[in-house]
Amino acid sequence: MPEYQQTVFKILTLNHIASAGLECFPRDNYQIGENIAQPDAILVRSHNMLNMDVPRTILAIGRAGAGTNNIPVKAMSERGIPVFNTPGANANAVKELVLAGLFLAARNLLPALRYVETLQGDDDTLHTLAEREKKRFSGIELPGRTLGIVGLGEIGRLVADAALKLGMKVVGYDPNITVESAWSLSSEVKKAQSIEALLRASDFITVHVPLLDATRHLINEKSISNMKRGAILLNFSRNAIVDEEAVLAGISSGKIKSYVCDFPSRKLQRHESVVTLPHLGASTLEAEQNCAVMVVNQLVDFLQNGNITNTVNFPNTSMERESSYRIAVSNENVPNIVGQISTDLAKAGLNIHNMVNKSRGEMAYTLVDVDSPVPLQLINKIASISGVLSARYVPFPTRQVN
Ligand SMILES: NC(=O)c1ccc[n+]([C@@H]2O[C@H](COP(=O)([O-])OP(=O)(O)OC[C@H]3O[C@@H](n4cnc5c(N)ncnc54)[C@H](O)[C@@H]3O)[C@@H](O)[C@H]2O)c1
Ligand SMILES: O=C(O)[C@H](O)COP(=O)(O)O
Repeated sequence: MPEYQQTVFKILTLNHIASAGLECFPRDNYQIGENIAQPDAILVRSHNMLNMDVPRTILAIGRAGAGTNNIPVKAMSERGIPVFNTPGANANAVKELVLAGLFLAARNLLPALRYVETLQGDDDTLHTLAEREKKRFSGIELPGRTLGIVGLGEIGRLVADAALKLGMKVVGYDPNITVESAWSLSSEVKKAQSIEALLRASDFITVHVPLLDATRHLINEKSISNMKRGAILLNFSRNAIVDEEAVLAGISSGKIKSYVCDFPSRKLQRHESVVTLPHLGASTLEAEQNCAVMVVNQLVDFLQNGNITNTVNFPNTSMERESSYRIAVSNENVPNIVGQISTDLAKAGLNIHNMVNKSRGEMAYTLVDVDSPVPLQLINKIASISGVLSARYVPFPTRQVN
């Protein structure tokens, strides 16, 4: 029988993570820092990991936030590594900034502020100039205007609700809307049959979709041609979801009145009809705390119990602890993996106490609790089954093979 020792899990942070979250790591079992060697897990926000040599020791990545386009998810899936995120934890913060964006654009606030900054002279002069020129910044009101929302997930549905409360009409498009989102939407949100239909109907358009191959340049020259003349476009998702060149051309032709986004670029910088913010959507005290607490709790449950909640590449899989001896297996979603695991356990004389196997697309995940300690050789044998991506012993209380 192998010997065991208490594990200290090592967590590498690639961004600043709110202390409210870091405090959720059980103090004695975790070492956390930005210079940790051979980490067991990585905690990240928007740090670009795409060209990083991700340490071979890691078991999981935790994204304190929603978007995971900065993480090499496919490569991690091939290694059997779950990539966690925090659905909804920063959605209210983004919703509030989208509302600010609607008001900024509707009332021409940025050009107005820029104008005031240029004024010179005494108070009387400033007053005279302001009264004379204010007609240049006259805006529109929101009630009765139509807001088109592309993507009705955690953020899109909150924006829909807030826009209705402001008296706007709301039309939404999301071909993959979840049942939960659909239930949470007001019946006043009209369903667009296509993105083109949404663009044709909307005075304001806001996009709330993840950056994927399928959503790259979702807003492009062709889609802009479907917009109403003078539409206002908001992008708080990712810069690459919108083709900037096409938007600038749309502004020049008068098709787009203004573009409000959370992603600066050289082309957009200082453009009089563009508002760019420095990726502020999730930068509130509350959102940073929510995301950090949520992701740390998910990571701890994974590292100590093998349970998976909220990843972008694995099925949610959890099992109550009824035995101290647990095996966690990531595998390709192909036939007979569970059969081979069971056979190996039986040959080793181990009785299965409880078991769960879940799949999601090409990935599957299995938790097996057995009634007695598991020898390391058996974990290695399971890891060598064709189609198994990783196998891990997760005893309780947390211990590791010496
Ligand atoms: N600016 C910021 O700071 C900030 C903060 C949080 C999230 N985000 C970005 O916003 C994105 C959305 O966040 P969320 O929390 O709402 O995610 P979410 O996963 O809850 O919702 C995304 C929705 O988009 C839908 N969708 C996917 N492809 C689509 C398509 N082609 N057309 C229409 N709908 C489509 C999905 O079905 C889903 O309902 C994130 O992926 C991230 O990139 C930005
Ligand atoms: O996808 C997200 O959650 C947002 O873009 C927030 O990113 P941040 O955590 O780097 O602010």
